Amino acid sequence: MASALRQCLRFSPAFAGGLSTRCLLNSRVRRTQFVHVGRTAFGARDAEFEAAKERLNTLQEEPDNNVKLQIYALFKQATKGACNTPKPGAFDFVGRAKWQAWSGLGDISQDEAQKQYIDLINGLAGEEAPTETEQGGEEASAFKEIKVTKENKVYSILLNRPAKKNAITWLMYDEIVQALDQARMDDSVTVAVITGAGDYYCSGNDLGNFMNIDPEDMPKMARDGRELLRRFVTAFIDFPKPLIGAVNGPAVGVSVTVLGLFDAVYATDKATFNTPFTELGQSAEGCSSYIFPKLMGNAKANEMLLFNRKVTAHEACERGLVTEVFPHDSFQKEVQAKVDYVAQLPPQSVREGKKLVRDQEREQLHRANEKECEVLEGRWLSEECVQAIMAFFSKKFA
Ligand SMILES: CCCCCC/C=C/C(=O)SCCNC(=O)CCNC(=O)[C@H](O)C(C)(C)COP(=O)(O)OP(=O)(O)OC[C@H]1O[C@@H](n2cnc3c(N)ncnc32)[C@H](O)[C@@H]1OP(=O)(O)O
Repeated sequence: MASALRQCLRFSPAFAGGLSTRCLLNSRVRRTQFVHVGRTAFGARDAEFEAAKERLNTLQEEPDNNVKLQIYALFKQATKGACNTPKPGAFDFVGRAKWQAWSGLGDISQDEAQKQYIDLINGLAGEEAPTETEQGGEEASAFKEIKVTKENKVYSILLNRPAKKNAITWLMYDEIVQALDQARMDDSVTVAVITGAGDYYCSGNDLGNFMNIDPEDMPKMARDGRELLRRFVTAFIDFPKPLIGAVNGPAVGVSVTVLGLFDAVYATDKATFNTPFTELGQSAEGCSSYIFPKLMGNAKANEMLLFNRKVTAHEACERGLVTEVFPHDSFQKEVQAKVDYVAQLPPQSVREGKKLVRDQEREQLHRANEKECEVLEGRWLSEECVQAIMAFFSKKFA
């Protein structure tokens, strides 16, 4: 995991346009060039630009990859002008994403790019300034991309990247595993709940997880991803207390498949369930290759896992993936009542009951998880997968 994270963070210096020593050294040269190419002499805007570069170094939160791409592109446009370099090859993911971001700015002027760069960095710095509520509040979770709360024996995990539809980053996989572990070990917790912030439950794996890798590091990325996914799914298979999914909106990919390992899944009628694995050149995970056919039969499972059929909440309920569907307006209240009921049941009795059920198929589940992760490792290195992920990001930066 640590190395996976390092790979992720390695993305940042090149994108920051001011973080790496090389960039800092180069910036002096570029500034001289500005004067010679006839831009205004080093003035107020340039000072603001330099200050923004410095401010970027002081951000507490690593901006996500899309924002880094924007920062990179604006920096290049501001310092070099419009993109005039050849498009990197298909396997140079990083180079291509950067090229696409830069060339996507078209021929906006260097002045305009400088202004947008300054606004963007100042915006990020402003977002980090603590508000009064945050300063005085007691939400002091050590987690960055999920939020956990504990109240009346209920441990709640909120997937908390609403601007990205709660897509799961490398860090978030790890945080969810840690949170489940906390909930497991805390004797005062009798039930755990997972839900999403904003209008989505979760948009599945963050496709940016595959974006920041040099081609020669791809095999290692795939190995690390395999191990992280194996650990993530294992945490669900072996979670010993009742685990409830509160699916507050659409769910995609791995966030759908692991629902088969929950003890109850409540969905709003606005939720949809989509596992577009083959569209992404990938394959089933979360033990869904074992659980989905068992729940809904091969024909319906294949329709979801192989042919990417997005199902409604009511269809998911008919297929046995969802326990009950509630109208969106009363969803929170209805789920709260269900969770409160489970929370006050005799905890040992519930745990023993869960263990009896899970032990019937625990070994098969672990085997399915191992096998799925092995196959996915190969998929991530395939041309089909590379092309599908490039297509997602090409659309974004088009
Ligand atoms: C350790 C690794 C384990 C991997 C396990 C294998 C897992 C497999 C899967 O989960 S496969 C499923 C992967 N997910 C997707 O393919 C979904 C991709 N996203 C979308 O199709 C759409 O974003 C959407 C349908 C979820 C929502 O569409 P829309 O309502 O039009 O919103 P936006 O597209 O504008 O999204 C807002 C914002 O969020 C970013 N985003 C959303 N989902 C993802 C994602 N999965 N990965 C990365 N980024 C995502 C999107 O790009 C927008 O960002 P922007 O505002 O443009 O910066």
